[in-house]
Amino acid sequence: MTMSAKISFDKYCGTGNDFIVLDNRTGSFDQQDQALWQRICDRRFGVGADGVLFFNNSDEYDFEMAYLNADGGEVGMCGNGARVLTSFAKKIQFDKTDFKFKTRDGVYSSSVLKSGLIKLEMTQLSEINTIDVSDLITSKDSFFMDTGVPHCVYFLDSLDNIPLMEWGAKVRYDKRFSEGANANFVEIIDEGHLKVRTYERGVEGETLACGTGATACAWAYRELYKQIDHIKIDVPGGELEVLFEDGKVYLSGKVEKIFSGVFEV
Ligand SMILES: N[C@H](CCC[C@H](N)C(=O)O)C(=O)O
Repeated sequence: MTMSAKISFDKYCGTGNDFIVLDNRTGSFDQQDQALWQRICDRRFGVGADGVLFFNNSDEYDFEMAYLNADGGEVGMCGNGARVLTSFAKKIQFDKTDFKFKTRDGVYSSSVLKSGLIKLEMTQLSEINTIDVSDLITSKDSFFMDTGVPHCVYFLDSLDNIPLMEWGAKVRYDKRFSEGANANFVEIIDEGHLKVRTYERGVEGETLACGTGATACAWAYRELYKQIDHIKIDVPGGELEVLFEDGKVYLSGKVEKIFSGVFEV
């Protein structure tokens, strides 16, 4: 744990997925201090968040993003987090609407739309249905893909009353995933309109939205049901949209700054 310190942060929300955002352009924060970041994410003893986003300098791109889950562990990508950092970048010194940034998982592009929504090009899509995950949860259909982080997708008739924590943990900790995986449960509301609930690795519980998860669900829907290019996704935190255009995949949705604060450790 870092010696006593005052940490200035911004609290943001990407469609209900909430984050601590740190301007780390001076490189003053120790991203490896897992105990510290776990503490700040604690919803009782800390500020409370699903994860921590570091806005780092980059020589080649507009910025570099590092992401830690609420457990303080670093993972390669966070779709809603990348949308949040895009909004943050626009607010601090960038009179731009289009950004290019580096993550541990690869280079991404994002835009601030006239509507105020933030649109992210999902560039690191892989492992498309390479693992059979159907044995873990009884469902109509199942799918696996890596959208920057690993996601299992299960199509169900209804998301009401499902034992999400039990099912989510069963998937998340299954031994076929050496570093775990996220679990997404999907109800088809209508053609091109899904309802999704997600159990997130590293949060170890349901989040109100999961950007990479929503993208995996939209991809699975197009593969298994209907090749629709514009997919609306209702999540507990609001609405996300996944667009398939000219061979690219885009995730868009709302981003809000909630407050700025100082965390004293
Ligand atoms: N918990 C995820 C990372 C964050 C994903 C999610 N918050 C998103 O918006 O993509 C994992 O450990 O794979």
